[in-house]
Amino acid sequence: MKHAIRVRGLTKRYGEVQAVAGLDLDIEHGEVFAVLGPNGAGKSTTVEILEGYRKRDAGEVTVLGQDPARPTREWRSRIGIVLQTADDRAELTVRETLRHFAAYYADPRDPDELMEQVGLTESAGKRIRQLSGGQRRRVDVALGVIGRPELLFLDEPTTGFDPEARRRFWELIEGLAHDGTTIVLTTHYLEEAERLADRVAVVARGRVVAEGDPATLGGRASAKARVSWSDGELETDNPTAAVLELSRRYDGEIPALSVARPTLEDVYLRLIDSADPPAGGVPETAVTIGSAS
Ligand SMILES: Nc1ncnc2c1ncn2[C@@H]1O[C@H](COP(=O)(O)OP(=O)(O)OP(=O)(O)O)[C@@H](O)[C@H]1O
Repeated sequence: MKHAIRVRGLTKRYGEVQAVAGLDLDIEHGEVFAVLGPNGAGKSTTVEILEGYRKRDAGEVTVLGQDPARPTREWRSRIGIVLQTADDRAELTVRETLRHFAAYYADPRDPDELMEQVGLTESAGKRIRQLSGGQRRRVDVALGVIGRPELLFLDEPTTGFDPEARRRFWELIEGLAHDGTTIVLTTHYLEEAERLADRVAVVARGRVVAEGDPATLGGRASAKARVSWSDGELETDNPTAAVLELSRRYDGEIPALSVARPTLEDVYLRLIDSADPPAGGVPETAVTIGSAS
């Protein structure tokens, strides 16, 4: 079994809306894979199909060697899911909730250690309904990983987190990845994708329009650098030479110097822009950027 997830030609329509329109994906075992894309691009629909919670119209899908349209109990126990919102345990405390869910698994994580890892120790005795939005999210994350899943789906996991909680969460995910967990993450935070993901796919209008290493996506690494200073700016393949030349010209410190290459956000916005339909609709063949195959 080569890939943890393999998708070919996936489609899903809701009435008039073609939510997924021929999507292909390969995700390897042990990889952290981020799915990026604007609102309504079809990310959640795709992930729900992979999780076995939504039926597809067409296409081939294999997740941990099985078709998620026919989920078995054993298959489900190998998968962890962190949904965008889950709130059916409001009267239990955090500790009770984690203990309750740990009991469903053969080899669960220790609930106390897990509370520590996600920063919930202080809230252990609080009822779920008394928690802030960010704290509830941590409970969701803890429940997603309590069964030591081989494959973990995280749908916008850090929405509502403060910066410190987000960093702690990233460390938790890095630890899981280090232990070999395959992780599929959807996020609107490009910084999060860049920090965590080995590979990203940009989804627009129900298809993958680009995929690859976040550091090189869309020709990012080979793009020209923009050198700017107080009196001007230029684009160059060789910023070091440009800075040396400027330094000579100014005889030392170059005023307000900055050297920048396109950020993941720059590349992402360009990809999304190119995938937007022109007024009056888009012909089926219009989306041809990147390596969608
Ligand atoms: N249950 C549903 N019934 C009808 N239309 C739906 C349903 N779920 C999603 N859609 C539509 O399908 C399209 C794709 O939605 P989806 O939720 O998969 O996008 P997304 O990329 O996850 O967006 P977001 O970033 O906002 O979560 C959207 O146009 C959405 O309105």
